[in-house]
Amino acid sequence: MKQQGFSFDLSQSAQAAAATQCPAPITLVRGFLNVEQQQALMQEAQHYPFERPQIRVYGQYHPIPRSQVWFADKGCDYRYSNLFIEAVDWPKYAQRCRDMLAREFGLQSNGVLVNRYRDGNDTMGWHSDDEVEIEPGSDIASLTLGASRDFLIRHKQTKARYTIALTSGDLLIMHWPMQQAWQHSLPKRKAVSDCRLNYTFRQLVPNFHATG
Ligand SMILES: O=C(O)CCC(=O)C(=O)O
Ligand SMILES: [Fe+2]
Repeated sequence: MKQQGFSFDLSQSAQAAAATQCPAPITLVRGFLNVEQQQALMQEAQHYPFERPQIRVYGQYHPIPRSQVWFADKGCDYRYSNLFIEAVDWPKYAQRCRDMLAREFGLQSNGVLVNRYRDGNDTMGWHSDDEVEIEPGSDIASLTLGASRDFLIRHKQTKARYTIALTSGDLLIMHWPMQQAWQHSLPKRKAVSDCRLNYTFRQLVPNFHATG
């Protein structure tokens, strides 16, 4: 059964992507989630087991400048920024978004990394989502809720740089092989006082980290 409000206009997506003038292989769908869907997810996220793990940078341990949780199918543990993240079972609305992405775009995912940025001081540095356990050929879908933030994309060689302001309900699909040639980041924005949530739906090779 098709859920109400869970559809969008593709021409709108094409326009939005054109508006960014970013040549990276992305699709931007403004307002992919309606207000009701955004609220349901936001409420659900109040009960997520967010963590702020320590990572080692130049020999020193620091807590990451945001908090995160990884929901995934069994066997889909993830190594991210040298952290080994064990899969937690999918909550209801995150699972619904996963189903929508599969239905609307044929975008398969078996895990979602949820990042929570308390305000404009929380960030994500330059990186590519090119971890070894990511299924070759797969796309990554990023859903934003809450505060608007600038999302930066830069080419690894040319350093050409583009900014996309992501607002609540927006969907950004990063198509294969974007991660090979491009990096992205979420810089500090001191003026932002509200919380932002971001969900990146990913397809991992199952049991990649299984031993024996
Ligand atoms: O918060 C964002 O928009 C980006 C998140 C991201 O790049 C990631 O989770 O790998
Ligand atoms: Fe990323």
